[in-house]
Amino acid sequence: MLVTLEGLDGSGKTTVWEVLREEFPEFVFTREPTDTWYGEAVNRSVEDDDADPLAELFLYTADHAAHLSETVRPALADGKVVVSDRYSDSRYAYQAVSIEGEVKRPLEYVRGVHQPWTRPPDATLYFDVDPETGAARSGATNKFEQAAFLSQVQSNYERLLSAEPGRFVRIDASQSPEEVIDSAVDVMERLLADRDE
Ligand SMILES: Nc1ncnc2c1ncn2[C@@H]1O[C@H](COP(=O)(O)OP(=O)(O)OP(=O)(O)O)[C@@H](O)[C@H]1O
Ligand SMILES: Cc1cn([C@H]2C[C@H](O)[C@@H](COP(=O)(O)O)O2)c(=O)[nH]c1=O
Repeated sequence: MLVTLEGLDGSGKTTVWEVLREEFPEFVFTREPTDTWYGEAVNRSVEDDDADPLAELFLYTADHAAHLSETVRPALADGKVVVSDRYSDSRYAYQAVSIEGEVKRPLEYVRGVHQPWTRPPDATLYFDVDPETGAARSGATNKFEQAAFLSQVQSNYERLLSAEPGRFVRIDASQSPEEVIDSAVDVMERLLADRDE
């Protein structure tokens, strides 16, 4: 089973991911951007305000392809539960904003690039926080961590949630860290129980 954590910058995904890692040591915990050289290339691009948006989309996509073949697919083939801090929905939500004007229907375009070869998540925990809170918590240190940008990203996430209500579980990420963690652990336990039914 592949479970992904999604949401705006500063929504608290990594905080939850770290706690889940302690609660469920038998799972495989991973993330995008990855810790490989592909992920390093992505991180260089994130820090470059003038990075070409289409080139950046394909850097993220290359990182995803290697993540799938080197980590996600082997772990799933071994019967493991995989929990990824960000995954393909981050591209659909973020790069559909950054490539606006470069292609028609950017969200559908980014999905179309992935569709033939990606492995969709079985469940996605969406950490729902408003763009201002997300930007403030993240420190607004790069081009993505800006409330105006995150507001457009949030609209794309909402489109994704509406399109697949059965896959997404919305978690109110404006709650205290303890409450958000409790909600996420409850959801994980429910997903495991449903899987074992
Ligand atoms: N529920 C919460 N309430 C208040 N602050 C929080 C909460 N969850 C996390 N934080 C704080 O907000 C900051 C960002 O949290 P975190 O790194 O977990 O978010 P993230 O969604 O992984 O962000 P990014 O996508 O930018 O990496 C951290 O300083 C963290 O301690
Ligand atoms: C995977 C992915 C990430 N992003 C953005 C979101 C963040 O601003 C940065 C780095 O991610 P992190 O969780 O803060 O480490 O990259 C993106 O735009 N598209 C993606 O596919």
